[in-house]
Amino acid sequence: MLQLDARPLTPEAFAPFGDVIDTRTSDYFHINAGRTRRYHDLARVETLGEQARALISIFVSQPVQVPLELSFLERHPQGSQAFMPLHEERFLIVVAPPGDTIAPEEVRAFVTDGRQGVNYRAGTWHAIQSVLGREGEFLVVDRGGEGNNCDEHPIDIRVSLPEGEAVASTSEQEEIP
Ligand SMILES: NC(=O)N[C@@H](O)C(=O)O
Ligand code: NI
Repeated sequence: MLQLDARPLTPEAFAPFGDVIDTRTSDYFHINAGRTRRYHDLARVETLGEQARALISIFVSQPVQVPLELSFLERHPQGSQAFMPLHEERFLIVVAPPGDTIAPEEVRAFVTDGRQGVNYRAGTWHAIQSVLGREGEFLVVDRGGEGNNCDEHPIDIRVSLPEGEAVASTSEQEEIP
């Protein structure tokens, strides 16, 4: 069993796996007569293969228990997959770099702060959506089209949060019961 402590998510640490979607760490420019800041092109949407197209969906997920026990990671070889919380939900992220196998020493676990979303680049191994504390609602942008776009790789992982870490969003901290 691979044991991991989730670390706070940062764009730098997540760079090998994809993009962090966060206005606080992104540039913008003004549009709409100055009324709107456009945080432009925050993540690369990849849609590969036959009949490929971008999908916009909403996932409503029940919260996971912590420590989070995983028996596999998955990847989408033909496209990226982005998750953006709609109500500052925090979630756990477990990732490994693209490749046909997963090296346990390359697996990383992160926890978001409620204001962050992520975009897994095509082929990045990841845990399925794992929201913390309460039911979560996420905008999801990923790839539709022909052919298989989801591979699973067995690996046993237990993910903990740092001692005393709250699971709710930054705006409504609550301790783990
Ligand atoms: N299956 C599905 O659409 N979701 C997963 O890919 C996931 O990463 O949650
Ligand atoms: Ni996925």
